[in-house]
Amino acid sequence: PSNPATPEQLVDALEGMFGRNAGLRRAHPKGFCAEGEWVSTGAGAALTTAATLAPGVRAPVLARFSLAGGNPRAPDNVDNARGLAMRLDLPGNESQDFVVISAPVFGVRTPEQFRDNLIARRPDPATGQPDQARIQAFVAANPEVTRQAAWIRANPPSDSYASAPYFGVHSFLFTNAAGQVRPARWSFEPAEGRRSMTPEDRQRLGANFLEAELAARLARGPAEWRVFLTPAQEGDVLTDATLAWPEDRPRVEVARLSIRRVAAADACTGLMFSPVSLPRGIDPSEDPILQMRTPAYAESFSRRSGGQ
Ligand code: HEM
Repeated sequence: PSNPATPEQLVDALEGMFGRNAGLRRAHPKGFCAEGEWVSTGAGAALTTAATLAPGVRAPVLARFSLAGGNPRAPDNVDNARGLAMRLDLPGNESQDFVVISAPVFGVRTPEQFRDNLIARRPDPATGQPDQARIQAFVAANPEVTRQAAWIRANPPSDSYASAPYFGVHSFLFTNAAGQVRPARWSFEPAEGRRSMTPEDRQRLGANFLEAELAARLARGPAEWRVFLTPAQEGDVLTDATLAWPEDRPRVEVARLSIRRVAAADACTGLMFSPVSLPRGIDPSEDPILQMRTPAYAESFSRRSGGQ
């Protein structure tokens, strides 16, 4: 790109849109932590030697549920992606982070689009209103940025963090014992089924129900997800997180995720989840968004831990 984005610019663009919310994550600030367990099925061992998918592996999980965007008071009942970040403590002193969302695609294809999209949508300081002509010009020049919103309109957000699917969005590279490398994508399907909010649910549930709902839900029993890997096939694009692969791709059920209880309010404050914190046997793809995420998260983490 002619004007390559830096991690600082991406975090500045978030602050320009949502304000500088001292001490909070510059994206997904509204959220809370929970604990649970990951149990591997063993079926993923053909794809990778990673400890995450070895037969019989059980790993403690620290998770954080959140709302996308940068508004700490974002309403739970409007069209938006939900987020799930997790750290798995694996055998052999390894760990794996997942940082996933409830849509199968991301909102932008490149770090430059991430920056320029936020700048285009920033409200005019004089009027407090966004410049619709500027937004339309940006969208016309960057048609990929409409895909995530279109998917969410067709698949409204869930009525619980436990009834949402979550998606890795990027391809990762999986290496097996024979040394074969295959790209694949992660997905998490709620064991109780996907449930979107109806218009009546949005009214009844209001703007702040998700955290209390999950706590009440967990008091009745664990919230569980079936975890899948979908290997890429010939012709699948590996570097564009705004493009989903065809729905009929065969997938392998590799684990079960069980969330058991809400954690202490400050359990994740001093933590930064990173989508490229991976065990041996899994590597990041060349997806330019995946490559840029951890530097941007580190910039946000350093600002929020430094009192900004
Ligand atoms: C270049 C693209 C992206 C940028 C610049 C970006 C930026 C950020 C930042 C600054 C944070 C706060 C980090 C912290 O302070 O710890 C964050 C958190 C998060 N992001 Fe992204 N992000 C990007 C792409 C994505 C994608 C593709 C996904 C999902 C597929 C995603 C899901 C999340 C989630 C779930 C969190 C919350 C993490 C937590 O609970 O600690 N982001 N992002």
